[in-house]
Amino acid sequence: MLEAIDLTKKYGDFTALKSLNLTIKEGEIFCLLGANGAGKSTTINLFLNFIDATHGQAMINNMDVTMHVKETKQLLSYIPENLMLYKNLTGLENLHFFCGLGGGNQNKSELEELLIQSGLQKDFIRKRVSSYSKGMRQKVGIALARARGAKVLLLDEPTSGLDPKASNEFSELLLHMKERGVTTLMATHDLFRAKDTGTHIGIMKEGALLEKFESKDVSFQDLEKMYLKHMHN
Ligand SMILES: Nc1ncnc2c1ncn2[C@@H]1O[C@H](COP(=O)(O)OP(=O)(O)OP(=O)(O)O)[C@@H](O)[C@H]1O
Repeated sequence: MLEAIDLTKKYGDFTALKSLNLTIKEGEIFCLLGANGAGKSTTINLFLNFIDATHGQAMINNMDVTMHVKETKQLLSYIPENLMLYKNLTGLENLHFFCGLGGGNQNKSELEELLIQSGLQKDFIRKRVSSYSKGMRQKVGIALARARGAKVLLLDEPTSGLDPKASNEFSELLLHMKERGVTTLMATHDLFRAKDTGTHIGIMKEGALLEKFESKDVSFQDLEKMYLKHMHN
């Protein structure tokens, strides 16, 4: 579903992403770990076609994102660390607005149901987003991904700053999306969530993917040791 082929990004002489080769199959949740500046956001931004690769390809469903812009955009939903929503509109109004922009035709009661399924408390649905916690805003992001029928989720540190309960709820939503065949690439600093939620984990450093493995094959303690060993070398 997602494939990076020799994907490289340079800024002048500096290489932010070094020849990344990675395949993420349908229904997998791939968590990218790595220190600040490791190249996680660069990888996600290349799949989003927000930035141009210096070399190589980012493919979604066998389509190069730079050559099939519309088709690949239709397949994906992006949730950054801080989702941009209109603060003076309610969660429901935001969802209605952004779905409309994407050509969606769901009515408000269908969208309300999606917000409830995405875990937003009923009494907040018609409150302004300015009163929402970060976890609630992320739930609107998940509802939007569901409304758009996204097949791919690109997440850049979506749980950073969430309390453990909100973070756990977000993980539950990702697992629910996985059951529906949604493929996820998530950049995170949260080793626990990566182990708990990810099907696969990659460790990046200085633009290179050093390791990738299935999360079921490592204990949390081993993951932490492996991560720290790489960061200290
Ligand atoms: N526009 C740019 N010009 C020059 N260098 C850049 C630019 N954007 C990113 N970089 C550099 O590329 C490297 C990788 O950045 P990236 O944002 O991908 O890291 P990251 O792993 O997502 O880090 P973080 O955990 O802090 O979000 C960093 O050294 C960063 O400074």
